[in-house]
Amino acid sequence: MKCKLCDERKAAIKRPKNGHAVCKECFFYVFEEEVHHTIVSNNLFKPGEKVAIGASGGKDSTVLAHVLTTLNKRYDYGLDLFLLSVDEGITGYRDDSLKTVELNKEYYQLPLLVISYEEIYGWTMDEIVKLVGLNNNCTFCGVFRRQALDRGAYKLGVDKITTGHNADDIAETVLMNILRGDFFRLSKCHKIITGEDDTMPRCKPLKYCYEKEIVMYAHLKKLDYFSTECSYAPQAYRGYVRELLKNMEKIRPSSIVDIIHSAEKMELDSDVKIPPKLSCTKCGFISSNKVCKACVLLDGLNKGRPKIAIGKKAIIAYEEDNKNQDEEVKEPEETKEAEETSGEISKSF
Ligand SMILES: Nc1ncnc2c1ncn2[C@@H]1O[C@H](COP(=O)(O)OP(=O)(O)OP(=O)(O)O)[C@@H](O)[C@H]1O
Repeated sequence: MKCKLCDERKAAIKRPKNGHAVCKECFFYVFEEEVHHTIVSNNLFKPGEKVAIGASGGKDSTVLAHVLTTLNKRYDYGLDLFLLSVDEGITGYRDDSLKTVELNKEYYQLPLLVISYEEIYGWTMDEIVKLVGLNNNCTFCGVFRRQALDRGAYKLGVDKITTGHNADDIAETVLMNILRGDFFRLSKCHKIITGEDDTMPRCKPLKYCYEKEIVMYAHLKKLDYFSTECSYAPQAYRGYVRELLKNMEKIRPSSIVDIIHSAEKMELDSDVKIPPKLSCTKCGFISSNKVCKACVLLDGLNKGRPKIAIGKKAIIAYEEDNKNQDEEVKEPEETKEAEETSGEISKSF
């Protein structure tokens, strides 16, 4: 069968997104052009901007680094690209995936900054898991990673962070927020760019790319990426939603993008409570409480009572515990801000 696009070469693959039979060359081109269209139609970048690529060494961020480097040259975006990696301190997982990022640094000739939980918080995830066990560790990891990426971005002096979140990740998060009735997060989680007004902006150029096509692109281009799942991530709730989505995709491939489009058309009812945007009185990063989630979690760890720091009443418990130490509270630093999130929804940052 001939390629549906060029009508010359033999078709080599069937696109998971629309079922079109295409040759390898046309697949690469059309995949990159679709990302270019997403970037241009959403005004993701301005010429001269410094942009950090959140690089985990996984397939998504590796494809993101490859495609952004390609498009930056092809269309003369004028971007100054950097790789930014967070080392969570997970032996046998992040140390190995960071080796892949090192390879990409050489291959794409991009500056790389690695920032670790150990240097920021004084804890590695290996140590945290020893203390809290497997069930709640994702909460710590998600909250800390979000802030670590922001800290790294400020250190690099970039204008924004891009992450490799794909269409499947976003559709999953939309469904999770619907199933949980979390209307506020539902109204934000599908957005291609967040934090424009008040924090380090983040954008997701692969927002409309199907995970299957990302894997196909990485595989056919022979990109170096790390494919092992995190050993500490049970992700039970997300796992169920992912399976539901995969089953829906089998019957109707457009389900993934349809869910995203539906979320884009939803409007937040005026009676939905919007969390305030404050500056954490301890570290100065953005918070919806006096003290941000990262500081509350860290306090719990340092006091050997991490479980108290997790639940909904954690902030109240923290304030009770620290009410005599108010005078020790630091003034917020001006530029550092990070929005708090829970580990379970870390894919939605
Ligand atoms: N340790 C990290 N350092 C830098 N960026 C990260 C890190 N972990 C996640 N990210 C960013 O967040 C995005 C989504 O996170 P997710 O948990 O899906 O990553 P992953 O599955 O480890 O790897 P990938 O998504 O790159 O295949 C990544 O594509 C990447 O841009």
